[in-house]
This record gives sequence, structure tokens and C-alpha cells, in this order.
Amino acid sequence: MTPILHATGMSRSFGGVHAVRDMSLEVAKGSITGLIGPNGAGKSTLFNLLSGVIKPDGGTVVFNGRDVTSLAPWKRARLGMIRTFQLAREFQRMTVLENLMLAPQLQLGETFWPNFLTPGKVRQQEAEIYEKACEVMEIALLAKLRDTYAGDLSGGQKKLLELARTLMIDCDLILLDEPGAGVNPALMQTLTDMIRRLNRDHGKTFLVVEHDMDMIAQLCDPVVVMTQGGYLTSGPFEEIRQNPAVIEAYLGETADV
Ligand SMILES: Nc1ncnc2c1ncn2[C@@H]1O[C@H](COP(=O)(O)OP(=O)(O)OP(=O)(O)O)[C@@H](O)[C@H]1O
Repeated sequence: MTPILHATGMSRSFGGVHAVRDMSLEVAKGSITGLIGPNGAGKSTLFNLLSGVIKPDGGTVVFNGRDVTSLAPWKRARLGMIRTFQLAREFQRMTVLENLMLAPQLQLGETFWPNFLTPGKVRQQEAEIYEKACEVMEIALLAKLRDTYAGDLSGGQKKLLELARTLMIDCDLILLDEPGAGVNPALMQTLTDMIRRLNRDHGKTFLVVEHDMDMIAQLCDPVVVMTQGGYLTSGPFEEIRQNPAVIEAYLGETADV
């Protein structure tokens, strides 16, 4: 399959620590690719490099055939590559609907509202965004919570909202950073089903960093394993969980592969 995302030779150090070294990764179009590894393996750093939040010391990131290595996160978002962000404090005081309506502006940068737009055009665009937000709330099972403050949502509902925000812009690839963290078992299934539905019915490709192995097992194929800042192996979950090198990498970890 054609890779939608192709990162090669990614490296990044902090002081003397090689958080990521010479790491390469391919995400096939249409896949839900998992990224796992023991604590400190470099997953978050790689995620930040892929989304453009931090700059690499070396390596390239190619998205949909285009070199995006030097592009800011919002420029990558414009091209269709988006990552979820934890809701910042100021957004906790906004309702679900308001959070969704603001998402395109925030993720696409200020130029989203061209200065030359007439008030009529702005109103029309707002109406379109409102309609889209209603549609997204239905997909994300958030319609009943539209007027609830984000700060009053449960951990799992916040994760649904974070994911829903990415749907407010046209995107092909969604980078999910620990979608299962702090989510109760009941909502975990809802979240897992939603990711699967977005993949199957809406054509979204996912790269998922997750510690919950049940979620990885249910959703991801292939699964890429990192250790000590680099690539260890990849393949179907059933295969990698029996790989002695993977088991050894996790030894001493509480995570049970
Ligand atoms: N901003 C930073 N400054 C200094 N060291 C850092 C920084 N970010 C990450 N590191 C170090 O880089 C290494 C990789 O960390 P990273 O958070 O990327 O791993 P991880 O696989 O995401 O871990 P976890 O599963 O625990 O979240 C660790 O040794 C970490 O201490």
C-alpha cells in the first residue's frame, strides 16, 4: 500500500539524551497503525517530530508525497495531517459546541479568516461551520452534550471531543496521542468503535500511540515497536506480542504485552 506518511532517519536529542535516533516509520494509507514501546522509548518525541511540534536534529517527514519536515503544525494540518491535543485550560470553560466551532480557526491558523471576507460571507462561513459541528457531534456521540462545558466532561468524553475537533477540518491522517489514557472501560469501547468507524466509513488513516494493549490489539494493524529511541520491529499485534525481542524490551515494565 502507498504510505500516506513516511518518516526516515528521524533523530532528536535533549542535552545528552538521544530521545529518538535514526527512527524510520511508514504509515500505509487507510491503516490504523499502532506505535508502542516501553516508557521512555521515544514515542512522544517521535509524535512531536511527526506533527511538527518540535524540530528534528535530522531526518525527513513526507506526507502524501510532500516533504513537510520544515512546516509548522498548522501548515501540516492544512495539508490534511492533524494530531489531537489535550484540551487546554481556557477551552475547558467553553461548551462542546463552542470547542468544535473554534477548532478550524485554531488548527488552520489565523489566515483561515481572510481579511477580505465581507460580513455576509463570514456569516455564511459560520453557518457552514455550525452545520459541520452538528454533524460531527452526531458522529462523535456528543450531541446530547453540546451545551456542556468541556471542563465538566468525563475523561473519556474529553477524548471524544479531542477526536471530534480533528473532524472539523478535512484531514486524511489523524495522529492520536494516548486516546485511552484516563478513559473508563465503558467509554473505551465507544472510543475504539468511533476510531474504527472513522477509518472504515470516513476513510481516515490513524497513527496511534497507546499503552492500553487491548485497544492496540482491537484496532491496530500493523503495530510498530520502538525501544531506546529507535525501531525494533513491526507487524500484526499477535505476531509482535510473541516476539522475544519485544518481550525483552518490555521486561521490567508494568505494561503487559
Ligand atoms: N523535553 C525533554 N527534555 C529532556 N529529555 C526529554 C524531553 N522529552 C523527552 N525526553 C527524554 O527522551 C526520552 C524519550 O522520552 P519520550 O517521552 O519520547 O518517551 P515515550 O516512549 O513517549 O515514554 P512514555 O511511554 O513514558 O510516555 C526519555 O529518556 C525522556 O526522559
